Amino acid sequence: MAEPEYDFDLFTIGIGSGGTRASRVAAAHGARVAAAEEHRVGGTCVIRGCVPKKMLVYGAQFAEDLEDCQEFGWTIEGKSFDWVKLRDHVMKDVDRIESIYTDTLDKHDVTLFHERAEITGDHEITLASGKVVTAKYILIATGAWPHVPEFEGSDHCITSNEAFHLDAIPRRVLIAGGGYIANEFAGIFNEFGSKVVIANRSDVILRSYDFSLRDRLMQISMTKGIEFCFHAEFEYVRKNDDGSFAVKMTNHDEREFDCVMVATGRVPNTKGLGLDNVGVELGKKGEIKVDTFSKSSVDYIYAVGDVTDRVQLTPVAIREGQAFADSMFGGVEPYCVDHSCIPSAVFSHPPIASVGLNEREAKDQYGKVAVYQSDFRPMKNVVAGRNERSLIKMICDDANGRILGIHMIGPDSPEIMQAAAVAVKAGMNKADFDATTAIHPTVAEELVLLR
Ligand SMILES: Cc1cc2nc3c(=O)[nH]c(=O)nc-3n(C[C@H](O)[C@H](O)[C@H](O)COP(=O)(O)OP(=O)(O)OC[C@H]3O[C@@H](n4cnc5c(N)ncnc54)[C@H](O)[C@@H]3O)c2cc1C
Ligand SMILES: NC(=O)c1ccc[n+]([C@@H]2O[C@H](COP(=O)([O-])OP(=O)(O)OC[C@H]3O[C@@H](n4cnc5c(N)ncnc54)[C@H](O)[C@@H]3O)[C@@H](O)[C@H]2O)c1
Repeated sequence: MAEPEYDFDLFTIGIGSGGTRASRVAAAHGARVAAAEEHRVGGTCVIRGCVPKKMLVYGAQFAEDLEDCQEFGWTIEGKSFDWVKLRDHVMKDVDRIESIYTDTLDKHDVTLFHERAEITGDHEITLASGKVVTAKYILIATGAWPHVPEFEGSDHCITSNEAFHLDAIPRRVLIAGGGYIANEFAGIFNEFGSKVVIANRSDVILRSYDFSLRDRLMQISMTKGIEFCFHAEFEYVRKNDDGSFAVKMTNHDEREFDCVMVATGRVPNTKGLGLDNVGVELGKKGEIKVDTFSKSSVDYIYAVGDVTDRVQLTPVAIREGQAFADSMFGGVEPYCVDHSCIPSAVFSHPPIASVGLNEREAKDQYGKVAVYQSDFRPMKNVVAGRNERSLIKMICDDANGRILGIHMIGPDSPEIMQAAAVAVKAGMNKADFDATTAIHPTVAEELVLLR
């Protein structure tokens, strides 16, 4: 029987990190590719995530640097901070990156529909304009969306989506959640002069990170003036006549804030996609269930990135998109992404970075482990009179010295960890680090001097 004719070989829904990579690579392999994006090309990472967030983190760091520089002999007179200038500058750069993404897709002859798409039948996609197209394969790369718990006045709250567009830096901010976004934005607002309160429903922040790093971040954050409220869940947020908000959380007295931000996780974006029209199976959080090759329960429908709720990080979405495109259209033996030992960072002030197992996980899995630690004040902090200590922790299998995890908090830790992650992923031992000569004087040299 002749194969049915489709308009495209691949239709990608969602042009964020995963969708862009998959579409571009599939087209480069010779596939006829179309894609739909309902908002802006680049998705969360480029438009309202990693990229603008990191730019704000850089902007915020100047608050400390301008203070510290005085101990290095500098006098800065009349310093002031202009939020609107930074915000608009960041957004201009976001526009620039969006246009680079669009050009790349264009150059690869990906047909891009700037509108919402929905699956309306077997191999059939209907666009918001009513146009219907067919495709041999469909890739869902629709990402995730902020989860806002239900409570009185939840509509008064912002999420990270809106945080990039504020008219002014709020004087008092409450951030609900104790994860990546809460801690990163707490640092940003605090450096810009806001009074920041983090409210979390448990008493643990950044649950997946090593406890020593979590404790250190909390201690440093509190020294900087960030307040933590634990066992706190929203009862209500009420708007006052002067535009501020009265916020009541469980176990805490009512307090006033000028901005309430919710950062309580992100849920997979699967609503209204028409997945039930074709029988795509979803998990408990609404995520698309996929096998190791990112194939859904429907043979011709695949999914990559946050929508599958495996690991919500940009480089992971990109790798999944690449593996999908190579495997389906690249004429290679199909391969899947290795989700083990993924390095990660929290761009707090100071940042945290980590690869491999934390001490708890290592003990649970390996029983006896050796822990090497360096707790030190970086030279720059000493000269600046900044009483802020860094921490590096290496966890090894006691039986053979293989490194199971490295964890670090302190200036530049994400930059340092990227290189260290290669060694951990490659299964190296502490002895390999010890055999490497230090680069002195650096913070990173602590990694090869651990005792
Ligand atoms: C504030 C913030 C900071 C972050 N910082 C980092 C970081 O520092 N490092 C890191 O690795 N990760 C970070 N992340 C996570 C990272 O952004 C995501 O993991 C990544 O963007 C996921 O990519 P994706 O392709 O799965 O989805 P997305 O990039 O979210 O793309 C999905 C796209 O699909 C579109 N879409 C959805 N439904 C439809 C539809 N029906 N039709 C058409 N289009 C549709 C959306 O508009 C969106 O553009 C951050 C996230 C946030 C929110
Ligand atoms: N640097 C980075 O790589 C980076 C930065 C930002 C976001 N991200 C990705 O985006 C994802 C989403 O970030 P996030 O910070 O929203 O989620 P998260 O999963 O990191 O943290 C969510 C936090 O909210 C708390 N929480 C959940 N429900 C709650 C409720 N009803 N009331 C109060 N607290 C509640 C949880 O206990 C947890 O501490 C992250 O998991 C991460 O994968 C990565």
